[in-house]
Amino acid sequence: MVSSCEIPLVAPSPAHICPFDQACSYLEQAAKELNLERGLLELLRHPRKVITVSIPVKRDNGEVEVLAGHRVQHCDILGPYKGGTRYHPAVTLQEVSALAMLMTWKCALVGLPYGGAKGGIAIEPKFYSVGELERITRRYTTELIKDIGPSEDIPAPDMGTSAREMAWMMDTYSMNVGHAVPGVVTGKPISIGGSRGREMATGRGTMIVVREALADIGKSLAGARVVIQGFGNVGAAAAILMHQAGAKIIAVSNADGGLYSDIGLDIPALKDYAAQNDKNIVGYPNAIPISNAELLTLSCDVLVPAALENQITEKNAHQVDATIVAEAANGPVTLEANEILEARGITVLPDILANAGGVVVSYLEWVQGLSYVFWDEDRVNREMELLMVQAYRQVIQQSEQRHIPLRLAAYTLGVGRVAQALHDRGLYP
Ligand SMILES: NC(=O)c1ccc[n+]([C@@H]2O[C@H](COP(=O)([O-])OP(=O)(O)OC[C@H]3O[C@@H](n4cnc5c(N)ncnc54)[C@H](O)[C@@H]3O)[C@@H](O)[C@H]2O)c1
Repeated sequence: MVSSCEIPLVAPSPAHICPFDQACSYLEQAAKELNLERGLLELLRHPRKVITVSIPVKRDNGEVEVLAGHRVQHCDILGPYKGGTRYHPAVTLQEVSALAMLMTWKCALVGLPYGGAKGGIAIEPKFYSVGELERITRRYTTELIKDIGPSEDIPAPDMGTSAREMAWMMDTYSMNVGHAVPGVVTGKPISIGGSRGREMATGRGTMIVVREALADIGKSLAGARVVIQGFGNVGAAAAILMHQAGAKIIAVSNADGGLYSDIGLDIPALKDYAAQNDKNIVGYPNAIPISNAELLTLSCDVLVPAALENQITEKNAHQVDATIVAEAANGPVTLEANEILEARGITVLPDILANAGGVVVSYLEWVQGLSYVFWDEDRVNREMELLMVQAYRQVIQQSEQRHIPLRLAAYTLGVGRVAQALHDRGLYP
């Protein structure tokens, strides 16, 4: 079979692990388990639309730089496309395509009426001024104007973006169509129709599934030793919520390095430190510095990779010393590493479940916006909790009924629902 990395739709990645191939492998495993016919599998492998745009930006020094921006729309069988917008130097079309596919299965798994999409620009945001980032975001949005919209494709924040970028996207879209369209993005500020609870949502979802998984083995978050890689939108929220639930967060890290404390880090103090130091945690006084590599092999109950993909590979999977690995990031465990962890009896809570809290609250934000009724944070958290616990239980049940690991169980549920919808809608024309 031709490697999906060779298909012309998706340009080659410099990384040795092809993220799109990896996403296709999981899809193929699920298709095999579900006995899907070959034609249907081919359909599900290919994104419906791949968009690459040039983004010329005038830098503050007057020079013009041209960036490449992508948006991949994988499948809209269940509803409008939905997916984040990533600003990170490692963004490639392959990576965006893989993440768009993951979004399709994730939305279907948690029962949302959405299809999967993803967008990204290969930049290191910290090397750009706020004004430059605003011009980049506005130009990127303008280039996508015909492809996004509240019924078409609804972007959200991801690595390197936040409510600020979503506000610029919403404003740019609205100015182009001539009236305010809050529903074009989610994860926007509350002042323009954002939902309460969205900022912490992905980390909250991770906390909920970890809590459930610990309960299933007779343990609790209270007193659990937790290690978190990444202290951004997702990692910091997961750290705060698990800390509040009584867990000992013994190590956290960001791109510059990590911190360890055997008695548990004071997460609120660390969060304040990061806020005062331009998101940096290195240099925080009450902890021992460690590297990211060391962090991933610390002995703990729960390891939460919440930064980048491909962090646990066949090289370090044998050294992982956790009972549960909760994939708060997308694709932090490679295919080979996943097999090693499963063979070692380590429970891997797969990304399409463990980080689905973000898209669940994005959906709740969209629903509130469409109905012009806005809920308090308790209501948002309650609705999200119901959907997350239900998805977790369904994955466990599927795993037990079919005697398959949790990742394959989650994929069979997500892929199976999309396949059923495709079957019911029929193939156009
Ligand atoms: N933001 C969301 O709502 C959301 C939803 C679902 C999934 N995710 C996934 O979660 C992950 C993190 O996203 P985020 O929104 O928190 O991003 P972010 O940019 O807010 O934070 C990323 C964190 O990872 C750290 N990091 C970057 N490179 C690293 C490296 N090489 N080693 C260790 N740490 C490193 C950064 O310093 C930062 O602390 C991504 O995989 C993203 O796709 C995010």
